Amino acid sequence: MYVLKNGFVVDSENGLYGKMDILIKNGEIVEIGENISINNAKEIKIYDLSGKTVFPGFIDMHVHLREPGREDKETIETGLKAAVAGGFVGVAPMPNTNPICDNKVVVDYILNQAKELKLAEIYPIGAITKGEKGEELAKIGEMFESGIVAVSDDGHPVTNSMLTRRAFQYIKQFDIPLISHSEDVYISKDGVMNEGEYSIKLGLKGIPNSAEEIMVDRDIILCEAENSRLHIAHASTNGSLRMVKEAKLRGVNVTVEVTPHHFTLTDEEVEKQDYSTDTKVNPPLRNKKDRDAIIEYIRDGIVDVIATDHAPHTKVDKNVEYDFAPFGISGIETAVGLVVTELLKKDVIDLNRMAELLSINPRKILKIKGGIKKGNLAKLSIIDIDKKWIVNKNEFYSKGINTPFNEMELYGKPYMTIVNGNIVMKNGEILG
Ligand SMILES: NC(=O)N[C@@H](CC(=O)O)C(=O)O
Ligand SMILES: [Zn+2]
Ligand SMILES: [Zn+2]
Repeated sequence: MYVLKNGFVVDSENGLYGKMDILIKNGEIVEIGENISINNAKEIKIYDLSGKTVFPGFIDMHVHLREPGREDKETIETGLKAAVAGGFVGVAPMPNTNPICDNKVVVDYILNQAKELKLAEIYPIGAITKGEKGEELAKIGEMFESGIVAVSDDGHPVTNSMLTRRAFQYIKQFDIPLISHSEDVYISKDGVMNEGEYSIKLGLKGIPNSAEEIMVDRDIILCEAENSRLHIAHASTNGSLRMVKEAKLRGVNVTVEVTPHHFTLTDEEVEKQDYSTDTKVNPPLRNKKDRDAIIEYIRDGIVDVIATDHAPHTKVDKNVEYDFAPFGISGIETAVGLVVTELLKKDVIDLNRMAELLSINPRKILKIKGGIKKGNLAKLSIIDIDKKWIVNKNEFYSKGINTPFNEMELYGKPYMTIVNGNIVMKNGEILG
C-alpha cells in the first residue's frame, strides 16, 4: 500500500484537475482526494509528488519492437524498458517482425513475453494480409481471439484496393480499426526524403506529399463505403489532415495520429545534420508548411493521438549512404519531452489535451481500460513538466540510438511510471 502525495492530477474523463493524493492498495486505486488522512501511517509508503503532474497512463499505439526476428535492433524487453523510461504504461507493436505477426502463434508469443517482464503492457497489432504481402487476408479472426487490438500492414501499404475493401468489411465484426500506412509505392519508389527544395539541393530522390495523400483518400473512401473503422498512421502532410477533417465532419469513423518528429522537424534537418541517416524516416520529414499545419491540426482537435512510430535500427544498418539506410527513428524516450517542449510550453495544447492525445484517445481507439478512478488498477504516467534535460542517446534503454534529437534540450521528463500498481520506473531507473 502506498500513497502518491501532492501530485497535480489531470484526467478530464474522470473530472480530475488539481492537486490531489492517490492511495494505491494491491495495485488498485482505492482513494483519490485532497489530503487523504493516513491512519496506520507506518505501513504506508509515501511518495511526495510536489511539482509533478499525474496523468492517466500514456499508451503509445504505434511502435516497432523487432521481436521476433530482429533482436539485434530491439527486443520486447529493451523496447518495454524504453517505453516505461519514456513515460508509457502500454504500447501497441506493429506486426512487421520476422515472422510477421499474422497468426495467433506470434500474437501469443508477444503477449507471453511481455507478461513475464512486468514492465509496460503490450497490445499487439495483427497484420492485414499474410506476411504483409498484400495478397490475401491474414487470420484476423484467430488473432482477435488471442487479443489483437487492430490490424495493419505497417511498413507497407495494402496496394490492392479490393483486398483493402474486404479487410474493411471483415474487421467490422470485431469492431477493431484498420491502421493505414498510407503510401502509394509507385509514387514514392526510390525516394528517401521529402520532395522539395531540400531534396533538389541535396541531390536526393524525393517522396512527394501525393504518395501519402492518395492512399489517405482511398482508405477514407473505402472505410466510408463499408461503414468500417480507419486509423491513419503517422500523418505528415496538410492534405492528409485536411481530408481526415472533412471525413470526420461527414461522420466517417476515422481517427489520426501524428508523430513527435513530424511536428518538431522539417526536411531542412537532412541538410543541417549533414545527411545523417537518423533523419531518414517514412513518411519523410516534410517542409515547414506541412509541419506548421500539423501543429494547427493538433491545436484545433482534429489530431486524435500522438504516437511515436518508435523504429529502432542498429548502427550497422544506419551507418550507410543515405540512399541505402532503413527508414525509422527511435522515438519512445524523447516523445514526452517533445510534446511538452513543442506543444505544451508553446500553448498549442493544455494539460487536458495532452492527456487526451497520449492516453484517453489511444485507449478509446484500441478499447483499452484505464483512467484515474477508484477501483481501477493504477496505470499512471507521472511527469516532471518543468524539468529541463538534454537528450543523450547513449543513455537510451532502447537498443536503437537512431535519433535526430541527440543533445537537444527539452522540458518534460518522465518521473515515475506505474503499471498495474507497480512502480516500474522512477527517476530514470527501471525497477524490476
Ligand atoms: N516509420 C519508419 O520509418 N519505419 C518503420 C515502418 C513504418 O512505420 O512504416 C519501421 O518498421 O522501421
Ligand atoms: Zn508506417
Ligand atoms: Zn511504423
